[in-house]
Amino acid sequence: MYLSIVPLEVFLSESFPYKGVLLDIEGTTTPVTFVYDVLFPYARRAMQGYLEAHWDAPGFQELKQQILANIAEINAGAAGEGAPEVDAAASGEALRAAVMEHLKWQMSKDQKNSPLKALQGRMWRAGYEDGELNAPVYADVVEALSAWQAQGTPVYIYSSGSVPAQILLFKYSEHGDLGGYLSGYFDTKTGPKKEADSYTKICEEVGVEPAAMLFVTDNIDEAKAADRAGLKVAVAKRPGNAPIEVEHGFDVIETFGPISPA
Ligand SMILES: CSCCC(=O)C(=O)COP(=O)(O)O
Ligand SMILES: [Mg+2]
Repeated sequence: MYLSIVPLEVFLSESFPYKGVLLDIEGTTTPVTFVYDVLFPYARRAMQGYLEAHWDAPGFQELKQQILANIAEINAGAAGEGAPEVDAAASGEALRAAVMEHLKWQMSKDQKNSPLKALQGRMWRAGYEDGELNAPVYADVVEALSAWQAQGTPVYIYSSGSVPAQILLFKYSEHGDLGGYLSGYFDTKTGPKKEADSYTKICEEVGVEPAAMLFVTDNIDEAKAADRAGLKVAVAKRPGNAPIEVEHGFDVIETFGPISPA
């Protein structure tokens, strides 16, 4: 592994050559507490009503099959240790109830499975649109987004949350609609966040050389994967983030000040 470390003082200079910025959400642009103490409890409360209302709806059938297939895959492997059983031969209320218990179990393990994340995003939509949910984004992030836009540097999001959930979070932020600052969104449908190939795909899709893309995340395994793909990397250290207990050599930033052109 090579570390594409950019000395912090270079971040401070306006000559820092990045041509694009890729941002994680939880623990980076937004406090982890919003996801664990607000979004996840909201999804747990809303899940039974949402599944009852949509279980047989045409627009839910594709996602329902993805959820069922993902549950079967989880329960067939090591990730399913301790998971509730789901009898695929069951139907109606019995199957729906078993699926709900498994989805809540996945959330209790903070599993980032794409079907779960897609369902969460659908449930959160109602909360954002009726005003119950309002997403915190750090003020230093908003300042940096504005400066990057003024500088012509595109900013993209790469999060385990589904793309619709990402769009909603920045649209319904505590600072108002921040969507105008963002040029694109990527979720785990592009690929796992701990695999280098996912970052290669993102850079290819947006047309930014990996070495000219700055990725910021709170997760060291994501940082290492992006580094392996040749991106510039900074690790976000925000209140409430899990401590990083391994030596890594990446620059650590407590605000976006050091990476903002402002
Ligand atoms: C897009 S808001 C919901 C975020 C979420 O569900 C999640 O797991 C965030 O993970 P991240 O990759 O942004 O750290
Ligand atoms: Mg994160």
